[in-house]
Amino acid sequence: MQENNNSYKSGFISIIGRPNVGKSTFLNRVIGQKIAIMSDKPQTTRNKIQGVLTRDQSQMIFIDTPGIHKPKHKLGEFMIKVSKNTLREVDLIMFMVNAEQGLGKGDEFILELLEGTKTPVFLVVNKIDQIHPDELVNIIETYKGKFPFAEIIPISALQGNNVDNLLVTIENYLPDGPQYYPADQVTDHPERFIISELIREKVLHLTREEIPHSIAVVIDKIKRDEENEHMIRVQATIMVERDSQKGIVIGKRGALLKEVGTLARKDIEMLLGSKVYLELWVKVQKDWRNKSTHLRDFGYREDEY
Ligand SMILES: Nc1nc2c(ncn2[C@@H]2O[C@H](COP(=O)(O)OP(=O)(O)OP(=O)(O)O)[C@@H](O)[C@H]2O)c(=O)[nH]1
Repeated sequence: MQENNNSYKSGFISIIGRPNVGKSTFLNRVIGQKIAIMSDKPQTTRNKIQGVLTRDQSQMIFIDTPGIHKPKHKLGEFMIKVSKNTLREVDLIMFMVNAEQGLGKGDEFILELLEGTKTPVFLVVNKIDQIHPDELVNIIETYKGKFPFAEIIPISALQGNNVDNLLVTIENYLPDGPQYYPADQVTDHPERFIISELIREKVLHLTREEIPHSIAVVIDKIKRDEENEHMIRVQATIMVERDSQKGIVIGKRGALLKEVGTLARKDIEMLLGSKVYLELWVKVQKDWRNKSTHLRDFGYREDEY
């Protein structure tokens, strides 16, 4: 084998998979910082998030694609378009599946999307901590014939099993390339987006099943306080689709919104490393998901992918 010690490897890796397979958990483990949003509910990753892992001989730029599902409305179609565009441009695709669930309809759908892809695809079987090792062989068998995977790698993103091995294997597949980002940069995403996702996460969590994923959070303003330079003021609007949802998000005498604010503020303070004064508003905007113009307003810009 040829030794190639001098070359630096770098590339873009797209993580693709059904909602809830553990894409964000993987990214957070690898990058070691809370950049992608984790939740028990599907469809919480709405936008591209890049996590950058810089090692001695390589730089891996991970792209967390939206959870793919069959399109039910415009937002769904939009997400799929985003994902497809991403797949064409990256150096490697990690198709992540859930070992607990086996091959489902959602996976079949992704396999269809992958058909004809020239980019190498890794099958990453996640959540192996939840199954008996004997079952793993069967799960892998069900996927094997479906696509010419470049590699098949079982991991537990949550516990870390075999994640290092996965990273080394990825490194081997990357082309020679420059260090695109400074070593200390873990994400090139604007703080604005991370803040909106932190707030969204709290709303979804505290309202449990009552509020569907149709909410969006718009950051209206991030500004250093004029009187107190150690304080950053953040104003954000939570957009819901129905009046009834507005009531739920606000809660009795504003109790729920207050809790959302308290929890989100703590996370935002960690992110910005500063005291934060968070002001939250709730607004009803009917049927925003089916209006393409509104998609743009909320920051889902196709040309950025
Ligand atoms: N037991 C176990 N649970 C895991 C593992 N990886 C992720 N999870 C859990 O699975 C759930 C979903 O994980 P996420 O990382 O949010 O999934 P995702 O694929 O990013 O989901 P979307 O954002 O909806 O696309 C969370 O409750 C995680 O804690 C794993 O390796 N083992």
